Amino acid sequence: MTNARTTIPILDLSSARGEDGAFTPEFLDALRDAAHNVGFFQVTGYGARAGQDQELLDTVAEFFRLPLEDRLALDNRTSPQFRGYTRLGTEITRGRADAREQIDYGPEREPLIEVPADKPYLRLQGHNQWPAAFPQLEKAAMEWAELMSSVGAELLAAISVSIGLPEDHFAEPFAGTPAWMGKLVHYVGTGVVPEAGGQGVGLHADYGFVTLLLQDQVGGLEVQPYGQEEWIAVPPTPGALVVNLGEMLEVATDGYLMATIHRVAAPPAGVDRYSVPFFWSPRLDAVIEKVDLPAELAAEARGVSDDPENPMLSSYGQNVLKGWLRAHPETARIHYPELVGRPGAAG
Ligand SMILES: O=C(O)CCC(=O)C(=O)O
Ligand SMILES: [Fe+2]
Repeated sequence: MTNARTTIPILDLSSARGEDGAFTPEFLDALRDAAHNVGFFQVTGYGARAGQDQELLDTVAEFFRLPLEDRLALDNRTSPQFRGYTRLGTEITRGRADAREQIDYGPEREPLIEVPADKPYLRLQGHNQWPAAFPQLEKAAMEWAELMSSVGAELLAAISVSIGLPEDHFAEPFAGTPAWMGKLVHYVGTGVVPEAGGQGVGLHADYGFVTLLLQDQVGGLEVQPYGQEEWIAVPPTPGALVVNLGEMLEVATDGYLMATIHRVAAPPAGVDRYSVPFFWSPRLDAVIEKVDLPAELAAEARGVSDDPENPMLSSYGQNVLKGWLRAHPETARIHYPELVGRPGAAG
C-alpha cells in the first residue's frame, strides 16, 4: 500500500473547541483523518487532574501485588455480569490464552429482576466486585470512569461533527444508562503464562463506540490500520490517552470508520505492564442505525467487516455479550449455558 501509515496521530482535546464553543475546522480535519485512515490516535489535554493517571496506574499495580487469595475473592466466575477478577491465562483471544490478569467493572446498578429470554444481554447490568480491604482501587477506578465518560461523550460528539452529523447524533443510545466498561489490566512477562507465548492480548477489535486507554511506559500495543500489512506501535506518551474506534462506529458508518484491529505483545521476561482501557458504550438495549454520510465520505466507506469469527451486530447488547461469551468461556458456561458454543447466537 502506497499510503501506509507508520505513526499514530496526537490531538490536543483542550483545543478542540473554539471560543464560540463549536469544534474548530482544524481539529475536525485532523480527527477525521486519524479516525478514517488509522482508527487510532492519542489525545492530550483531556482534563485529568495533575497526577491522576499515574496514581491510578500505581493503585492498580498495588492491587495486583495483593495475595492471590485476595484477588480470587473477586472471581468473575461468580458474576453473570463478567465483573471482577480474571485469573492469569484464563482469558482467551483468537483461541489462545492471554498473558494478563484483570478486573472488569462497569456502572454499579441493580441487576434486572426479569430478563426476557430473547434479550439475555440485559443480564449484563449489575454489581461490581471490589476489594473491601483495599478501597482505594474502587475510588480511583470509579473516578477515572467518570472522567472517561465525559471524554468519551466529547470525542463522540466531535467524531459525529467530523463526518457531517449533528453533535448529538449518538446521544440518544447513551441516554439514561450507558453500559460503559472499564478494565484494570496487569500483563505479565513472557514465560509466566507459557501457553500464551508472546501474546499479551491477541488481535481483536473493541465492541463499543470509542475506547480510551491509559497505558504505562512499557509499550507493546500495536495496531493494524485497514488494508495495511504493517503493524504500527503505539508509543507510550506521557500525558496522553490512546483512543480507538469500536465496532458500533463501524456498523453505523458502514466502515467509513473502522474498528481497527490491535493486539498487545507480552512484555519481556521479568517486566510487568499495566493499562486501563475504558470502553464508552451505549445502553444494553441500544440498536445502532446506519447514518447518512455526506456523499464524498460515503464514497470512501469500506463496508462492515465480514469476519466469520467476529460478526458485527447492530444491537449493542448482543454485540458485547458475544464478546464476553467468547473471551470468558468458564464464566459463560456457568451463567449462560444455553448460549455457549453458538457464536453470534447471543440473542
Ligand atoms: O492494554 C492495552 O494496551 C490494550 C488492551 C485492549 O486492547 C483491550 O483490552 O481491549
Ligand atoms: Fe482492545
